[in-house]
Amino acid sequence: MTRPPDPPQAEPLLLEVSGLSRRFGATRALADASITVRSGEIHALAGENGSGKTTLIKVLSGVVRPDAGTLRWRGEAVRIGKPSAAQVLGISTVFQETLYSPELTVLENIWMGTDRVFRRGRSRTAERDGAREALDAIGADGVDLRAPLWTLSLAQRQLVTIARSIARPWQLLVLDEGTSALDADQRDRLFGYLESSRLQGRSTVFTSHRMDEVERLADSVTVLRLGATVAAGPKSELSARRILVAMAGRDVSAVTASRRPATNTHTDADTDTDTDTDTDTDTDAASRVALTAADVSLVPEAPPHTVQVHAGEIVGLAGLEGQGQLEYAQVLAGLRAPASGTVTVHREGQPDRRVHGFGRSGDLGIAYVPRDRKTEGLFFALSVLDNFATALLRRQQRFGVLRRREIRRRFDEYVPVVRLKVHDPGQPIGTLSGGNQQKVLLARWLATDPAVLILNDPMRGVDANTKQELYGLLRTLADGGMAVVLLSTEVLELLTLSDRIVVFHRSAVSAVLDAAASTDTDVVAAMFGHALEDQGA
Ligand SMILES: Nc1ncnc2c1ncn2[C@@H]1O[C@H](COP(=O)(O)OP(=O)(O)OP(=O)(O)O)[C@@H](O)[C@H]1O
Repeated sequence: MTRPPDPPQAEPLLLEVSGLSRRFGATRALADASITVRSGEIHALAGENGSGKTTLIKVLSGVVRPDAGTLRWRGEAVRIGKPSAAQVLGISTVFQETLYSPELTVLENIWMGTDRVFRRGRSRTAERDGAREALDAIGADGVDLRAPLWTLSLAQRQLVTIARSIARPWQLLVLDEGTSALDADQRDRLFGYLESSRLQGRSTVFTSHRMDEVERLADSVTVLRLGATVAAGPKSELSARRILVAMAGRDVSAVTASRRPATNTHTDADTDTDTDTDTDTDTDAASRVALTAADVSLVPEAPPHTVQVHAGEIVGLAGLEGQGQLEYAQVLAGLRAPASGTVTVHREGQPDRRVHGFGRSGDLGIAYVPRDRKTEGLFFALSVLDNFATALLRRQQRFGVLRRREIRRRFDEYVPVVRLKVHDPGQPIGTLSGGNQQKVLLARWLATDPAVLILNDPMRGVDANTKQELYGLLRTLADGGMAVVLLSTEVLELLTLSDRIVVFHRSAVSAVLDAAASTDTDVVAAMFGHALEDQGA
């Protein structure tokens, strides 16, 4: 049994976990996992998809009982047999798959299931004040306590679940992919809260597949691989590269994908605020227009804007939460109608086809990979294989029955492409780790071989090493002639992958940036609606 070296800081130990193991049937989710957390530290728990992070967190929060292992809290041996035991210690967890009731209000969700110990004697006013304070502390001041949860965006729901955890007395906050739906601004505010909590001597354990978050926040890091702790220590002694190598158990190549060289000719001139759609007359195959959004405005008061996406091009969509980029992706995918303007698909050798906002664009060769796998994407009652097959089946219905054997063949083809870790394709999708569920969603749409691939934050929950491989895959698909539209909350991801980035502010296009000539500051400035000239760019 390995025990990680104690971080050299002087702060007292808060939590010491060692020798943890847990099986689910044939799967060993944890095998000799350990973690040591000090008071007043922010601790990153890193690991590839399926390495056991969520299972370890579930043990800490009393949701899963370990088969073996010891836990010490402030030096005392403890058992956390049920969630209320974790609450009494002061361990508060924000789970990856957020548990909430869509029909209940924000306020009701925040206090739902509160242990009676904390709830007894609380007045409605005190509950309202507590909920408001928690939301304000993490910068979610715009969220209305009376709103039913289903009316909120995915990011707002994530903020509510975080508020729910910090509204209770806590000493150790555990965030499992707690920032994956947040935009850059919301993330900054949350980090500010965690940093001020650290100053008060409270600790945080967080999992994130974003190395920039680990770099920025973590005082210490624990790395899991195949359920075991394979590296641990102060962040100052663990570089990002060492963490990535420990996660993979092998040397990992640096960024495997980058946008095409800056010789790309599709610059702002093609698409900028010019509303004339006839200007793009390139006949070169690589410049063939695959999709035109002509004079599109998302809301009646926004100016119309024309964007053309070329075969072989990756166009990024950026914006702070709720600025129109999501609606725009859905308009391109034919899932909603714009306030004005038209979207047209141009396929080689076929007449142009108009994309209507009725949600039947698969027939036009458009694939849309949604963001919220829980409500928009996956069918949790079905198996991994059935979830993979849904899009293929829908398309193939027109050409006759697609044989089960053929589906399995396609599935096996895509498992290595997205690096899916699955024991048995017949197992329910809910038993896969979050990142692996995301990969099934991605594989489902890739297998339809679309002409236009529209991705809504596709790397959410996908581990850093796999992400690099998927970046390479997207670049290869684009080089093969696919037109790719990528909505992402990660500015670095957009800069790495895109040829151009369309930035949204207040439901309108605020800038179209040539990614090769732009920095993250340019993108963030445009997200806040600042004209580039104002930034001296
Ligand atoms: N209830 C369950 N039944 C069967 N297998 C399970 C169950 N819960 C977890 N597993 C398996 O345990 C392993 C570890 O999963 P876990 O969710 O802890 O990984 P993770 O590191 O959190 O991954 P991710 O980064 O994708 O969230 C995976 O192989 C997963 O499929």
